[in-house]
Amino acid sequence: MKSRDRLRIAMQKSGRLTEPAQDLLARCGLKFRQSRDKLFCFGEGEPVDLLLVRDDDIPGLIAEGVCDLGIVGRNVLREFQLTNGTGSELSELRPLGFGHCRLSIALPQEDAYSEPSQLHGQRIATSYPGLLGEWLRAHGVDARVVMLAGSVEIAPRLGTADAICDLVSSGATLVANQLREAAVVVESEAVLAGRAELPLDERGEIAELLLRRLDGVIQVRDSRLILMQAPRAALDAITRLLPGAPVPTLTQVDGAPDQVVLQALCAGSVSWRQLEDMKRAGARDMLVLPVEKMLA
Ligand SMILES: Nc1ncnc2c1ncn2[C@@H]1O[C@H](COP(=O)(O)OP(=O)(O)OP(=O)(O)O)[C@@H](O)[C@H]1O
Ligand SMILES: O=P(O)(O)OC[C@H]1O[C@H](OP(=O)(O)OP(=O)(O)O)[C@H](O)[C@@H]1O
Ligand SMILES: [Mg+2]
Repeated sequence: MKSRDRLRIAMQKSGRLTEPAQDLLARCGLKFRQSRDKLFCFGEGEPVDLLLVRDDDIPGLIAEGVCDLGIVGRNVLREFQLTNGTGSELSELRPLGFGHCRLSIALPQEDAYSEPSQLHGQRIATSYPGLLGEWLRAHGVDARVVMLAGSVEIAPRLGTADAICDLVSSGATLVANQLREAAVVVESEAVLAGRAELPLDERGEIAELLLRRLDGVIQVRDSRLILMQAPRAALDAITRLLPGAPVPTLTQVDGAPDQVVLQALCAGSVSWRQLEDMKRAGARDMLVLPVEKMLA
């Protein structure tokens, strides 16, 4: 394979992960020129290019060295790792916090479910034979895996399977097909996939830079700055209520020695209920602000 000096990232061309993945890369400061075929986007500024493909192809493209990194569902990455010889060379570098769903086993609504052994001898339809096979082995279940590329939910009604193993998010598709969720096989979200070892050349350095920016972007996205005034006596109680247990910074209030201004960087969002609890503990003039950039 010809060596490259530019990093190449694969992402889904058109689907659930496309927009959030584009947004994440833009937040990392990457800009791309759209080419006419829209399958290859040349990166402006940083030496990072984008390849737009079917999500199923992303792990294989990384394993073959066509791309260095990819944004793909954990379900797709792990299935590849289990079913391809080259899969062990790949790893999940970062969870990305979007595209949340789960791969679950579901049964017809009228079938009660209590334990995995119930699935002995059953035919289970899925597009994820690797992940389902692993779960069945781990639970000592001897079932028949029926491979289907799509429309898995219809298999029990057609009589081609007794149960299914497919992606679930809201559960609406299961309900529409008179199925009930029985067991979760994998909790999934979009991840950054790459080779376990980053390339040792310039591409490795660019990848490291990108990972650092990505960590910053994820931390900022999941952080809120909270500001409030509080009596010193209430500080312990209020600090315990701050999401993510941050260490707050305190500022003395002129002319009011028993009062402080508290500032803290909270992990995750701050709910109305948490604010009301803090108010009851003595806080006032509370402000919750999004964070735009952060550099330690
Ligand atoms: N209902 C859902 N809610 C949230 N995330 C989901 C849902 N279904 C799938 N996902 C996640 O989004 C990924 C992409 O889903 P999508 O339906 O866009 O893929 P696809 O139809 O296989 O697209 P492609 O044309 O690229 O093969 C899945 O692999 C999974 O990780
Ligand atoms: O639990 P829910 O919120 O109903 O989501 C689950 C459904 O979403 C996905 O299909 P999608 O809508 O992407 O259709 P496709 O697989 O035909 O592309 C998945 O394959 C399930 O069928
Ligand atoms: Mg696909």
